[in-house]
Amino acid sequence: MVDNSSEEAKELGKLRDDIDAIDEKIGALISQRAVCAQSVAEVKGRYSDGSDPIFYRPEREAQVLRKAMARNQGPLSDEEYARLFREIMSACLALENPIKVAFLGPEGTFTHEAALKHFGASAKVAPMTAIDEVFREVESGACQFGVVPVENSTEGVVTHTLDSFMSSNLNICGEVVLRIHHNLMVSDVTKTDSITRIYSHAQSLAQCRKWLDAHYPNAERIAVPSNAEAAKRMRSEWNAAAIAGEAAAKLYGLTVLADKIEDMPDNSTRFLIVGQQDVGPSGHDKTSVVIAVKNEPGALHDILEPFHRLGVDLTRVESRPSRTGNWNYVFFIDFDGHVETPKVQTALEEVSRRAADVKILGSYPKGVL
Ligand SMILES: O=C(O)C(=O)C[C@]1(C(=O)O)C=C[C@@H](O)C=C1
Repeated sequence: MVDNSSEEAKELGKLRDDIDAIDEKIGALISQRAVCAQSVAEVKGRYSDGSDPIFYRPEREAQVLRKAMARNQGPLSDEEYARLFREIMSACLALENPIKVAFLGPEGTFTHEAALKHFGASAKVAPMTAIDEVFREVESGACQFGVVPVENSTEGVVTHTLDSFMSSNLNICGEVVLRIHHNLMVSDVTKTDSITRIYSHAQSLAQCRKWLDAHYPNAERIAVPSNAEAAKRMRSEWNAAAIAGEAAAKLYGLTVLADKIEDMPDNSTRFLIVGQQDVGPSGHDKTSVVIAVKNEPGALHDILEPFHRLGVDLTRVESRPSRTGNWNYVFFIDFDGHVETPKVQTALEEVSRRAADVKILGSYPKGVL
């Protein structure tokens, strides 16, 4: 056999020298960018007129990420490429002013993953035990932003989140969509040929029903409050497994026995970012409103008509029982466009004349990553 190891070492050595030289340039540019972000913070502070400067700018972040994707030449995918800029911005924002983000916990849930995907690893994230706790934490100012799930492509709307908006004055400041991949995971004490119990959140068990029927028809399926809780709980049981996301496997030191076991390959969940801040237009925005209709025939049609006539694209209409008793239902409506644009303003003025009540939940950039 020919010994190629010295040839390999030579070639690798040359390529690694190239990488070192490139890293040096990237490093210098990152430092230069960070200094620029510090100057941005100084300018924001100088012009804030005594009020707290607004450091986090979701509309600008969306533009930076979109520009990064547009200029990507490969071989990295647009998403991978933009994710690197996501982290650079996250670190720059932390230098300006570290932000604290509440999310529906515990750690290792998909909401945790969504929070990190949206804010990057430099944000301080705090797990909460319930959706209303996330809202309260942001309302009180203990955290500047919150992340909550709002709809899943397989299981539908998260009613708890929509209902929380009825009693809250928080705005929607952003959205993030996460592809949900489920994994069957075990610990180092699990006897993998003797799995008789599988823990997960009820929604995840439902999203993997066909796979479980095919592979573990006789295992007991046990619903627990979250996937992360499932991962934590099965660790000491030799005959148990859990279904959860990759983050939970990493966090609890588990081994993935089977990945991507969800029945629908494009299974995804949309999360909302809630906060006290109004967000300016980014160029590709969405607006969410909640509309109480009058309790009379044709009321919903009357509400939707101006959107249609003015060419405002509705992306979601969801009805929820009203809590006030003055009318039967409220409608959560999402549409394309920012509330500061004339077309959206005209549509909302017309709708306001026809509705019992209109509450604007926020305009925000469409999810980029
Ligand atoms: O442009 C700004 O306002 C900045 O603060 C800079 C920056 C960035 O790093 O690009 C950082 C944080 C903001 O959320 C948006 C962008």
